[in-house]
Amino acid sequence: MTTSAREVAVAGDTPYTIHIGPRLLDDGALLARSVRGRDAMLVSDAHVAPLYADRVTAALQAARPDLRIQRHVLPPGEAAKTLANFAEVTLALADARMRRDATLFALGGGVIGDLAGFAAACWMRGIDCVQLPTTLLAMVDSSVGGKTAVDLPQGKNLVGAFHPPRAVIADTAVLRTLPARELRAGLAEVVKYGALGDADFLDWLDDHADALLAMDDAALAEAIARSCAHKAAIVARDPFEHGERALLNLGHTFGHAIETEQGYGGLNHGEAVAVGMVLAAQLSEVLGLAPAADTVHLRDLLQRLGLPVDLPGGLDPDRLLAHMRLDKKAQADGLRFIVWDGVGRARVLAGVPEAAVLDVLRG
Ligand SMILES: O=C(O)C(=O)C[C@@H](O)[C@H](O)[C@H](O)COP(=O)(O)O
Ligand SMILES: [Zn+2]
Repeated sequence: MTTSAREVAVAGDTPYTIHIGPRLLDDGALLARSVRGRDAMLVSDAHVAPLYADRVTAALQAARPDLRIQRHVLPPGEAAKTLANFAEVTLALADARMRRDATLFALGGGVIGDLAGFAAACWMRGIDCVQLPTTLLAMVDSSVGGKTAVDLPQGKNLVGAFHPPRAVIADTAVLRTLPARELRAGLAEVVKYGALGDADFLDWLDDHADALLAMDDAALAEAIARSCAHKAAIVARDPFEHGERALLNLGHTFGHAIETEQGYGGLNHGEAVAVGMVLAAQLSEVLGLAPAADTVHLRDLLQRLGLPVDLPGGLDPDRLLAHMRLDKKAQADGLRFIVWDGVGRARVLAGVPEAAVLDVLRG
């Protein structure tokens, strides 16, 4: 990607900037800008670390020769987003004698960002975290907004904390080496922003689907910046998900249930969200809220982007429903879903009848 750097500001009590542009992982001054003390811990995974960890370390060290930089590398994949690996990172922080003014750099995709961010939230009750997302999904979504977590066998992201990063530095040049499946997973979260609140953006995605799949620099830069701007605006207004932020969960009640039921080894997060958004649109239809044409529109776009749109075979609807009862949005009044009145008009609906959910799951 050769387009120049862009910045998106995230307002709120702890404001920060999302930096988006090529070769930012080599920008030592930018990387060092958020470092307050003399210690840093770089947390990454075994796929990403060999590609970028030395570069980040060299750039940081050049800008801050006095900085003591340590590294901890975890196994790759969603199945590694566990309490055990979270504990391992905290033990590494202890072994490295990291103090409260240390900075944790989370270098990787959503799993590393969430897990390492959670370790930063908990270590000594909170140290600075700089998110260095290396996947499209992490750039447009998980690195922004401060949601950190690990998964349990019983459910996705069930143990976590809100811990906003000090900065997000998204080096778009790394997308060149991103596997096609990972690119498509990120595009699912991009589509989500259009589906939930910006019909014009969804039209833009209709027009630029081929360019995005071909990794056209300008199209990708535009999609990332627009997605980050959407997310930044929402989390600035509702950082702790008391209201509007729940809209960012469009497709996630179904999606998380699928990921959980598949033991975090089936569909990846973006793919599960793609299927989940179609199911949420179908639920909206079943409840008489939205026209079928809008489901078709969403489904067609996701399919053009190479994403799955149907529930994988062999999943038991009753078991999926049981997972949804432990969804973080569920309350005493029952399940809450993000439904829509049509493209770009999502809303939270409480007390959704389980029978309607089962109808949708049974097709
Ligand atoms: O930032 C948010 O808020 C989101 O819901 C964004 C989601 O895309 C992301 O997957 C998030 O981690 C899900 O959060 P959860 O609270 O449903 O676990
Ligand atoms: Zn998501």
